[in-house]
Amino acid sequence: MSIIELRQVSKTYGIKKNRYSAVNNVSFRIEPGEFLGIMGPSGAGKSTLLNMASTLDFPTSGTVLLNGKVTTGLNERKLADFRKNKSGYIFQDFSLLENLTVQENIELPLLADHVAAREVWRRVRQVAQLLLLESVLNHYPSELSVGQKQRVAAGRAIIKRPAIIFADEPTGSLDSRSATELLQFLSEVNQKEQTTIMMVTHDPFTASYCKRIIFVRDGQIFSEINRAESRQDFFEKIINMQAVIGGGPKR
Ligand SMILES: Nc1ncnc2c1ncn2[C@@H]1O[C@H](COP(=O)(O)OP(=O)(O)OP(=O)(O)O)[C@@H](O)[C@H]1O
Repeated sequence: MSIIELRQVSKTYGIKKNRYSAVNNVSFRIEPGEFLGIMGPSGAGKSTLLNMASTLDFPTSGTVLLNGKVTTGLNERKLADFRKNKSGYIFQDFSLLENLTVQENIELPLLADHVAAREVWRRVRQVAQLLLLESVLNHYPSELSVGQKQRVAAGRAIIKRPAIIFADEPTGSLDSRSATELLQFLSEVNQKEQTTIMMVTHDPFTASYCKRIIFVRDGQIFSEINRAESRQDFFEKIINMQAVIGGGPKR
């Protein structure tokens, strides 16, 4: 069963003359264990799609299904359970809490669950090891490099071992080394733990870590490609597709 399915989903912003159709009649599925990329030009509707798939936002029309269940039929408690316990989020701006240490930021999602202190520490250590954050656990976000901050955000997203990670331009503010480290980490989580990943990016290098990419333009699906070849060859394929669709970097 698909972990997420969007059926004929549309999203309109504004009212009357200012109505703007950001997503128009889009359908796709995300299967468990997939590493799906969403690409397309600036304003194509990528983030809007991610927000609807992750239930952070709702469509104007159409249906979103979580594990085969229509989200509008789920009560707020079930949706909150999905957001809090089954999903992890990584955004470009990190959204770290500045007055908490690295360790406190990472363990935050576990606190509401009354997980025993020893288990919290065990998991924090495991995540910190994986993300090379052991030496900065007692530091505050303001003392970290941009790459470290993004890794803390990634740590917080995976500490609960979510079934799915939603990442919106996760490498957007990283240098190439930090970006590669984060992407290798996401690949590892995807391969070893079968964590499903949905990632929005405009960057072909970042996208080359995905196994499938959906290209959107003007709020609609333009095309889709699957990775059957090496990452380098997939990268070339993405560049070619971008040339067709016109989806260079934003700004
Ligand atoms: N809250 C909102 N109110 C009004 N318009 C919005 C809102 N959010 C997004 N839009 C518009 O919807 C369209 C799609 O936005 P979205 O952020 O999904 O695009 P995107 O492909 O992620 O773009 P980018 O690559 O620039 O981040 C854009 O034209 C945007 O201006």
